[in-house]
Amino acid sequence: MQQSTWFTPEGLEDLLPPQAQKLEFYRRQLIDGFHLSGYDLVLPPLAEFTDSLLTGTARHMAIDTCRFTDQESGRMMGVRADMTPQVARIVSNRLKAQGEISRLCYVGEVLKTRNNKAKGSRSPIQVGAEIFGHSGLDSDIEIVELMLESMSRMKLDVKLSLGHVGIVDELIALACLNANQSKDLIDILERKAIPEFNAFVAEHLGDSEWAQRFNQLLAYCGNAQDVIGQANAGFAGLSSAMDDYLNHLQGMIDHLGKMHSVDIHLDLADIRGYQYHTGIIFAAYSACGFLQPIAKGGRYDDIGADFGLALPATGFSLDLRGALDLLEDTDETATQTVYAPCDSDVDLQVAIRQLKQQGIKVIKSYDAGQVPAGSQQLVKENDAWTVK
Ligand SMILES: N[C@@H](Cc1c[nH]c[nH+]1)C(=O)O
Repeated sequence: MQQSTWFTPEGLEDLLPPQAQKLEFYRRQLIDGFHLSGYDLVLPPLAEFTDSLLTGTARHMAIDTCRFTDQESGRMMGVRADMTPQVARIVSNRLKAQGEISRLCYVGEVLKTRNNKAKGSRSPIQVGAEIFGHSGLDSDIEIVELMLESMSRMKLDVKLSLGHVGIVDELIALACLNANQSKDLIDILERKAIPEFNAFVAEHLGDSEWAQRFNQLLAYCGNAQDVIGQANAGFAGLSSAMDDYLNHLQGMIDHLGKMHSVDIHLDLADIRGYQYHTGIIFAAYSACGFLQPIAKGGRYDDIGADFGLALPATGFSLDLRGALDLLEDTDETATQTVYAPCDSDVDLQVAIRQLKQQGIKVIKSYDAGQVPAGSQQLVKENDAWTVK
């Protein structure tokens, strides 16, 4: 059947000029920034055996992963839906001992089975950075600051949102909810379905002190300095783990407040989209009120356990394709452009090479009539090629 227009599947679009060039510009900005902070670039493969791709904490990714049979081995393979677990696999092979630190960054396309616009692009171009081997506040601070620095490299004005997966888990444990109840509650919180949350609390916790604490959890949302004060007053002393989590958040908020002028929001019940994370979580939102976070990440300790080395880890990633419309256009006119005739003159080739070495764009014109009016051209005068 003849088709006059060839469509690509929903959520899988071409990136055309000048958007593709713009993406490439910001990709370099980000990777150069990571490089300057000591992060080594890794490029994991697009597809892997599902055994390793969906191992351990990454098993939550199964539903998002496109799968097919490997014609070489007969084994099931999957196209990555997130690069972070791949990088964790790499590092667990690379780091041979606890206590070593590894800083890695990555860029690549990922693919998701479904096109859920509310959750972002189906084929993100993921750029991210991770620190493995350190479990304290310092590495979380380093990653959050790297995320903020990346936002300024993208010339974006952002707000920061913080949370902590451990606080939700600890409340669930302290309230002695069983495995099924815990699963249901996490599912409700992941969807932030408030009426369901209220019904759940009423059904399982009645009017106990734990019902009150879960209601407080939902209310701990707003300006970070205010909310951490309220959370300390409400939750400190419940357990030593809870105190550690609150202190961790307090340390992050104090440090950022001192060093950065960014607006910080804290939402203790917000665990939406954090699947394998175990500790502090963070996201950068556009200051102009973009609904999806531009970048997000968090702590995900022990992700490498299934590969034989349980490491503490923290990191962030972003979808460059999804953020593209928010980014300032790159100034293509800033690159000087010169047109050159198609001529096998050796001196012309030398002149072209020299211009390119100076960062000047040289376009061959097959037909002098097609050179845009007023543009610069290489012309031969007195036996020498000069730009006119
Ligand atoms: N890859 C995670 C974010 C992340 C990176 N590192 C840790 N967390 C995501 O896409 O949600």
